[in-house]
Amino acid sequence: MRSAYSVETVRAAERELMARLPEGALMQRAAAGLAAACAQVLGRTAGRVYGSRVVLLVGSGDNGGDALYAGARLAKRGAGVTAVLTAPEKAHSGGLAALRRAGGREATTAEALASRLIDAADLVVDGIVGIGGHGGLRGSAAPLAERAAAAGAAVIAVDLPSGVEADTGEVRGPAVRADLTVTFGTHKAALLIDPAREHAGAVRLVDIGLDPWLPERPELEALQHADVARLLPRPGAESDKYRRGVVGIAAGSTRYPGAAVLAVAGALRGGAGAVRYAGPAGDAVLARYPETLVSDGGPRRAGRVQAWVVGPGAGDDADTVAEVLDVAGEADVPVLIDADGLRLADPDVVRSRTAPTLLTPHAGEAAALLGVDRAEVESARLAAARELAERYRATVLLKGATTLVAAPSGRDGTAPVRVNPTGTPWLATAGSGDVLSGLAGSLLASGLSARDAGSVGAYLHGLAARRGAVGAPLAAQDIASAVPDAWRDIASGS
Ligand SMILES: NC(=O)C1=CN([C@@H]2O[C@H](COP(=O)(O)OP(=O)(O)OC[C@H]3O[C@@H](n4cnc5c(N)ncnc54)[C@H](OP(=O)(O)O)[C@@H]3O)[C@@H](O)[C@H]2O)[C@@H](O)CC1
Ligand SMILES: [K+]
Repeated sequence: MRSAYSVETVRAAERELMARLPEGALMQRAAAGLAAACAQVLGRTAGRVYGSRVVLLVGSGDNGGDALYAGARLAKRGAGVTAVLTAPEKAHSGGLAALRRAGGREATTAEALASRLIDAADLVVDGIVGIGGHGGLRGSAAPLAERAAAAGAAVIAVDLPSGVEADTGEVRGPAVRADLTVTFGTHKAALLIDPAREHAGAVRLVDIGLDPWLPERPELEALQHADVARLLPRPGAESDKYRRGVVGIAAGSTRYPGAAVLAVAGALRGGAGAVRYAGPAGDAVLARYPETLVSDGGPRRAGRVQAWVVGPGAGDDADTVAEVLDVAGEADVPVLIDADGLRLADPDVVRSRTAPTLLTPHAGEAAALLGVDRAEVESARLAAARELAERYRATVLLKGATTLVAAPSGRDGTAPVRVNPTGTPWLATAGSGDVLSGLAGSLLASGLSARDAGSVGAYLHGLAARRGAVGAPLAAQDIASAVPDAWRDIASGS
């Protein structure tokens, strides 16, 4: 599991830890980890540390201090290190002294922008601002970041790419774009959630001994293979198809029969023992998947299921959405609502449900439910997912470059929001969401909670797209077909 904590929590843990360590020890741990990462990158870009050219962009806080101490370590190994100070009078004094002792140089922002210093660097280290930053880069920091991006040197961000919002992943103005971010103690939300995540590049976590002081429950978590392997449903020796769970799919319409086929395709690979289909696309479903139990009589007459999926390709069929909510309410079974279903479902009925509900909007659908612009959801995904979960008292899977799964608050607070790490741009293909709804619905039917079904479904779906796409576009059906491969990878730990 990869966890992210809020700035407030990180600062509290740092205070506890610092109180038990000699002055400056924590920053030295951070700087040592940072310098090691820099040396590794220089090994690749310049061949070696000795004789390489390193530029430090140094702000007015401790983030700049980390960069200065790391720069001093590199200078001791023979790198030519120049610190560009955005606010010379406020630069970290101990770090600056260490750099000077090691033979490093200094430049003002104006000097750096007027010369070829940054263009000629092998490595730029972004120590402008870390967890103390708010808003896009201000003053001379913005043109420095731009220059670094244009220079083509490798860029390593210290703790966070400067200019992003640590706790939300928003980017509200100019921000550094890094190839690698070396972060300390724990991940922060900005390193996991777009658009900030995209600015971070690869992320390396340096252990500074913070773990014992961090609370058990993080703000965010990203499942890894081993976590998903533990959650995957596994049939026991006693299982028959009914005990493994039956998922009901109420999807597709005469206009959009394909959505039904794709949702069924996902559901058949999601672990449920059987898939029932209730809707007008039964013939199309049977032609492709004869193993489906097709019913002509609508959701009410489809037979028992352990979870329903409703909405993909529903068009304007509000009656079916209402019927599924009714039937699922009577049987007290989970419901996954996707696509058109999100618009057609009665919010009051959703809110008053007692069994789990999983809503799976993309940014546009989430925006419509919240009554805001799509851009607002895309720029502040965490807030949007949390807000929807509270408004609907439902678990929300917000699809996108970083898919989020947020559960509503419960008696013991709010569970960490899950961030899916397996997403890939190949997932942006027609019908891909229909496959996900079937897949996650199937996981719900096999007994996973809405939060687990959503996050395991998104993980498998992303991995399947990566597996299926190897360098070429893929269709939604290919994603469904690659799910068993993804499942095997996870289960076998490969
Ligand atoms: N604490 C610890 O134990 C450890 C901490 N560590 C390190 O310390 C970092 C936190 O240091 P920090 O608290 O000094 O804040 P930091 O991120 O340097 O920024 C504050 C300065 O930035 C400025 N500024 C703000 N916004 C800005 C903007 N948009 N554009 C431009 N400038 C902006 C702001 O200026 P002001 O608003 O005051 O004018 C203020 O002067 C942390 O990320 C990690 O790297 C590690 O060594 C491990 C041990
Ligand atoms: K930084």
